[in-house]
Amino acid sequence: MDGPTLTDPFSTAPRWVIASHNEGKIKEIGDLIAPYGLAAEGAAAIGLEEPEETETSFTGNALLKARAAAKASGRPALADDSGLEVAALDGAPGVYSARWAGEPRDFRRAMERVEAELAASGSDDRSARFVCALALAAPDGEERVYEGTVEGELVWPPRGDRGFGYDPIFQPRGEAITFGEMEPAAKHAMSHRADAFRKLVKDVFGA
Ligand SMILES: O=P(O)(O)OP(=O)(O)OP(=O)(O)OC[C@H]1O[C@@H](n2cnc3c(O)ncnc32)[C@H](O)[C@@H]1O
Ligand SMILES: [Mg+2]
Repeated sequence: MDGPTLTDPFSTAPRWVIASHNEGKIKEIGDLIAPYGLAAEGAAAIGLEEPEETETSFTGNALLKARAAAKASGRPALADDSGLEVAALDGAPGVYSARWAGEPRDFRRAMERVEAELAASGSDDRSARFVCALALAAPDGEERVYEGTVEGELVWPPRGDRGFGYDPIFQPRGEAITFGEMEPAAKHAMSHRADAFRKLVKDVFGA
């Protein structure tokens, strides 16, 4: 393709701003980008505000967060908007996954709400998936977005204290343990975030 490409601004920048205020995500993204010689700083670490997530899609919110951080920092920014989609709840909590945990965030409460709504639905379909949209934005306005998913089933009660958010109730399809019980490396081999990241890497680094 002719015209400006994203390859240079993103693949040559030594530091990306990770446009997230979620420590669990920042750690996972740090693990994923380390092999590419990139360092990352979380948005809170450089004093950026958390923008209001006004879009109704993961890609829309990821772009909104990446743009805001690139503009405020003058550096390439990577944002992640992600969440849990429960089939029997028509995809809820979806983009509201963080908001179901209330303020301050309490994911025990969010997981209990998922289980309660599932029981109220009367459905015995426990399938769910995690979705992750990763957006890259450069200060000059260039941007790209990639989406990844992982399919699985919901378990109850929650199991494991690794990971973050809804990990203790999510068991990836074909596995016997939840993301909450998994080693970080095992989660990185199959997660929605890793799936989106593989697409980003192929595009930005050609790898
Ligand atoms: O917006 P930022 O600042 O990045 O942080 P956030 O926690 O608000 O993130 P989101 O708006 O993308 O909300 C997504 C929520 O979905 C949940 N989630 C996303 N990825 C997850 C994962 O890998 N494991 C468990 N829960 C996850 C998690 O609870 C997040 O808070
Ligand atoms: Mg958020």
